Amino acid sequence: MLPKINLTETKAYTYLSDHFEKMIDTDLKDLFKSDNERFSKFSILFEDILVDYSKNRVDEETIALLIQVAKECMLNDAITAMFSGEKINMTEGRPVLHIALRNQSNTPIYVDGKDVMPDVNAVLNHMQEFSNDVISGTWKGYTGKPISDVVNIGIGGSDLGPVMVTEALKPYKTHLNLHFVSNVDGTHIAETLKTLNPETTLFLIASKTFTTQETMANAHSARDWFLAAGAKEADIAKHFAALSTNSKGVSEFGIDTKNMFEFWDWVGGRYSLWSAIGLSICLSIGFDNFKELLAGAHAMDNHFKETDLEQNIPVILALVGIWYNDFFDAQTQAILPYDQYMHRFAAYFQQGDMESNGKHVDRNGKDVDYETGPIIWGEPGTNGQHAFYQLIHQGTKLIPCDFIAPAQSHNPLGEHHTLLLSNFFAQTEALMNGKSLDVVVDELKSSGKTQEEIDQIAPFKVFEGNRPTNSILVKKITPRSLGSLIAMYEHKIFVQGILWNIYSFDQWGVELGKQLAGKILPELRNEDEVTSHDGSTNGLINRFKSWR
Ligand SMILES: O=P(O)(O)OC[C@H]1O[C@H](O)[C@H](O)[C@@H](O)[C@@H]1O
Repeated sequence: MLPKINLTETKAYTYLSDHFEKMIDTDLKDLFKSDNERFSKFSILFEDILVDYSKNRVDEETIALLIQVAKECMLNDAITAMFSGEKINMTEGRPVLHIALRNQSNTPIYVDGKDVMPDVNAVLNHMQEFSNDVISGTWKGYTGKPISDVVNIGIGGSDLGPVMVTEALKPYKTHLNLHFVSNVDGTHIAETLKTLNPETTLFLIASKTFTTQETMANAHSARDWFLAAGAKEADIAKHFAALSTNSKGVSEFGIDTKNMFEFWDWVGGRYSLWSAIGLSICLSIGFDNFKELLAGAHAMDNHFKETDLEQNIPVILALVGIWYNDFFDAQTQAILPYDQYMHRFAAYFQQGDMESNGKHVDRNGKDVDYETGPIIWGEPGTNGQHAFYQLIHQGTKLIPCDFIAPAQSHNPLGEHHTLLLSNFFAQTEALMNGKSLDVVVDELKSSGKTQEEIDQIAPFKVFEGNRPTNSILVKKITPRSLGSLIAMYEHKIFVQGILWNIYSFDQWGVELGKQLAGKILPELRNEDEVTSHDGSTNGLINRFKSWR
């Protein structure tokens, strides 16, 4: 059972509210001036990952009080509950055990009295054998040719994780070409199939439930395309595999359950890249690298489970996030990787964070009267700098940003990486220091502007600064460090959910739209005028029918 304490009910929260009044006008620059040790006090090194949170509007008292809130919310008990397989996903009656999928130490983890590790290891062995066969060419298609292309058909958690990781780890790629089809828009599968040869294509139908409309529609279209090319039903076994918890659904679709890679209901969709859903990752980077990804995540799991809250990276990131979310009223959190390979990282954590913590009912079933999950967004640097950073620097909103960069590039091309990193360092410095009116005026004077011109233009060139950032410097993006980074964010989300007293592992909010689409679908299958909805929906549907 998870504790059910709202952070706002804790004693420390009251102290934190008073402390906030003091901190609201504190300038980051002054915090650095008054403490030479600030960087070492407010940064944590974990393996090849340095997390610097010193450019935040916090002092030692802030962190101490936030930690006190976490303790009063019984965070340690919650961590133990998750790791020991308690059914902490209460509304679905399930444990939350993505940590078991990467439990490389193989210590037993029990669900309903049964150790899950033998099953986890059996599926990993199956994934190893299968991916080795496909990569080596031992696995042959129906005309005896080896596989050249793999299409993962899945959506949400059955798509975003594999896409993000295979992109982030492209330097480790095997010879296989990976494709991902998620959208029910026929364009997605049609465009993907255009370039493919059915004799050498392997489809992975990735769906935890094996009922998701988009995935089933795309899977059927893929099968039709395969059979239309001259293949027989019996050939499907060589070209279709399923990654799912639903063996009945898989066999009804016509996939041999020998080609099914199982996982379990205690793996949340958005936490499933470590499970059989990661088969596309294994095929893309090889099983050994996939194991390294798991090992990196496991190392972060151990850090999270065993480190004191004061030095615990996911805990600190979560608390600093809460500080902005609940005291400074920051509505969003940007994730800005200075690594082109990580271009889907923010999109991945949009689901990870927003589907987990986008809740307004607490664990007591009551509406919360404080802010919960932030809006997550971001794009890689430096692209973002030329697009939306204007608002981060000079807009009216406070946007805490995570800057992530590797020290070593996989493509050390000329001076590119040095240029990239100069921007990475410059942005957080600029956001903190800003540019005062005095400096702007001096600059304008020395560029020869008249006083009148200076008066006119100067206000627009001022940067208030004092804008908070975390800098996450990684020695190199490897399977191991990426695994750790992902697990770091997963646990950050967990900690925030505990303190906000919400259930982070269900996602009822996605159901209503699905239900209504199910009702509307039959209405679109005929030409009758629709009158059963509100005026707007009726009007739109009827216009659609007349135009299609
Ligand atoms: O893997 P599936 O069962 O097909 O689910 C795919 C996705 O769809 C659902 O609507 C959920 O919102 C996601 O959490 C899930 O990852």
